[in-house]
Amino acid sequence: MIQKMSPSLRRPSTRSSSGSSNIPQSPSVRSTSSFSNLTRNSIRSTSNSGSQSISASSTRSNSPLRSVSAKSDPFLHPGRIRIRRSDSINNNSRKNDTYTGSITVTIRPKPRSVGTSRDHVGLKSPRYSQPRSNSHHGSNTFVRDPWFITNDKTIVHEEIGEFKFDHVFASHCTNLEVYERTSKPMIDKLLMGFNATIFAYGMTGSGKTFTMSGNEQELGLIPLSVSYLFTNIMEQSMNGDKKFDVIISYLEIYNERIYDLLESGLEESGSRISTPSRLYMSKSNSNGLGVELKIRDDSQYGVKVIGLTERRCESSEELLRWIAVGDKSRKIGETDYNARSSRSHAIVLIRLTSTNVKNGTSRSSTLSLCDLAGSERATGQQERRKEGSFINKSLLALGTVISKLSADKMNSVGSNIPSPSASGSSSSSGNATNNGTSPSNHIPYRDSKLTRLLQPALSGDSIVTTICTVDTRNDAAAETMNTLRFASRAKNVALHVSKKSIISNGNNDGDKDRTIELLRRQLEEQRRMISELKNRSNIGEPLTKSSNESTYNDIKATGNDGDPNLALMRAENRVLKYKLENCEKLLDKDVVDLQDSEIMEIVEMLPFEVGTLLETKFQGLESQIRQYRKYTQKLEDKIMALEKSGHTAMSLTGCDGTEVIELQKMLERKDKMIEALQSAKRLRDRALKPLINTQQSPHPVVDNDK
Ligand SMILES: Nc1ncnc2c1ncn2[C@@H]1O[C@H](COP(=O)(O)OP(=O)(O)OP(=O)(O)O)[C@@H](O)[C@H]1O
Repeated sequence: MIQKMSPSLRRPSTRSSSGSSNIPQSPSVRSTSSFSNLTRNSIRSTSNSGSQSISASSTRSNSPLRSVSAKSDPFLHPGRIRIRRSDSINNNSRKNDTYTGSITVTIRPKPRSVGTSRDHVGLKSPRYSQPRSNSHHGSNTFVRDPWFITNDKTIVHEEIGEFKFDHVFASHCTNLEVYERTSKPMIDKLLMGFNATIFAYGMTGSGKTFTMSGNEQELGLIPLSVSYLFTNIMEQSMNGDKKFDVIISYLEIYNERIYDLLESGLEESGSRISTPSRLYMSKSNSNGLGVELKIRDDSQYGVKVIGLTERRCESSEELLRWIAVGDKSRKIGETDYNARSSRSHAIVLIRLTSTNVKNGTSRSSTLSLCDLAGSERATGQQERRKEGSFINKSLLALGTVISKLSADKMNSVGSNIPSPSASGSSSSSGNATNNGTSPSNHIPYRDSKLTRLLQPALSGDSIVTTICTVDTRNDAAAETMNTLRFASRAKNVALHVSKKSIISNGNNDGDKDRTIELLRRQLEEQRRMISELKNRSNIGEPLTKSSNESTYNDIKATGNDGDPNLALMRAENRVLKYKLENCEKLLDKDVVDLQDSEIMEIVEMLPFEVGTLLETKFQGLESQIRQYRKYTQKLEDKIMALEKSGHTAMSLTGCDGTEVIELQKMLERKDKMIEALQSAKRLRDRALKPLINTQQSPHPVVDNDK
């Protein structure tokens, strides 16, 4: 049964001709933003109710051209076109606070009527061009496409076999249909407090940017999602119980470097809400590419891009304006398959914070919208070749990460990936090939900036959906096969995601009451102790063990789950573990904040790269040495005190003394780390000494030994 199609967001044919010229030969500023021509009305018209409320004067099903190409296109779903309104996210867990499932994978074939955009130079919507009656690249030879969609979950290659996914779109589907099935449920999850990541993956020219951003005629997933998000925000803030904060950042990874796409928009309207002190601020862009940003581990977000511009937005229009600003800076160029090819991975980050006005608690969740650069074969142009090699390398790294993440499941339940050697159209589900990948604990997130940035999402901090765009023509068969292999692996990546935790802003009445009660009891206890001490000193009586014991028992009665010493040790233990984790992270991370002005001065005299590297490491090491000394001392004191007071490990823990043993092991470990850090410090001192001397004295340093 053919159900009613969704009205497309396509406007009457008002495509400007400007898009048909000016194809940049090298990375350049995108001359027209995907969103810049959208009217306020077109954004506002997208509402909660989805397709019904979007006004458009032309629908795809009504388009004569559409019906011509639809008839001749084997990528139509046989017999049905439908839009489901239900949440399509593969969520096996319906518990409110956790999501258990896998990456949701959908496939979107590019319509055959849309050739390579080199053939349609600059046409942003080649659907309006005449379909080329089954022949490729202007040749009159009839070439049959090897791919078929047999139902809305299955795509089949006539020789290789079938691939199953969460959804396979018909080639003529609209962005609105893709949005309804992929992004809208993700926005719902975002509003519930989950992080959500959507990324488009596929070969160059297969329709990633068209899907994510859309064009002048058809809105893409990003503007549709943003509009839906703000509609929801408006609805939910109506009764005044909640308030929302929306903050956008926009970055790109170009040639394996991270750039801020909103930095150049400083002069534009809107408030820059944070200007983090950036180490690299003064060393900016002699190459015209902007300032390269660094990544570091972050306890709240997993990883963080240091110094990334953040903009607070009050409306969807404002947010889309910022994206348009970013789009202008994104690197694009011409490839064999795409006249306006994205030469970088672009990631829009939208952080939503909702605050419960009544109790002051708040929760932040982040939506990441990624338009990846497309995989491609080597090309003749040197610049394109260089970019292409960076793109391919990072996509390979992503593929490897996905492959490793999926390896366990693939081994245990069988693969969706048909063996390349399999022939015939039989399904190869269950005929698993792991492509030689063996399960391994090490996931190489650090192999590329892309995988590093996606690390939190892929390691369970976010619900993830990917839209894999494919070009089903014969000459793109190898790339399409690669994309489907990637998609099949992604399907196997398990996700166990928890909602972001609620942060109490101190207004919680329950918390307040508990704190007041605790403080009151502490105060009473102290008063009692003071008066007891006064009494005893008045009558000249020494403090006896029994008085200590009574105090001890009183404290015990007031707090925790037993022995106060044990509680103290446990708390210390927790702090230590936290410090150790931080230390391990610090040794690994790229940047720390600068505090010491002397080192800052020295570092500024060094070559930039050397200076930043040294100063980062030294600062980290010094601060760690200080912290560890302090903690070691404290703990040793405590252990000594406890030993003196006659408590054995057994009596302290009440059972087997594991807490103390754990603590002692930790101390040993710390001692070793301190030694390592001190030796690194000595090295540092040696490295810096000549430099300091050179800076302090205009004369050459005299060698006293000679
Ligand atoms: N589903 C589609 N419907 C109509 N036009 C499409 C579709 N997919 C792609 N196109 C058109 O094909 C051309 C290339 O698409 P697009 O720029 O989105 O590819 P891409 O995958 O982002 O490529 P790259 O990786 O090189 O940036 C564009 O002109 C786009 O409008």
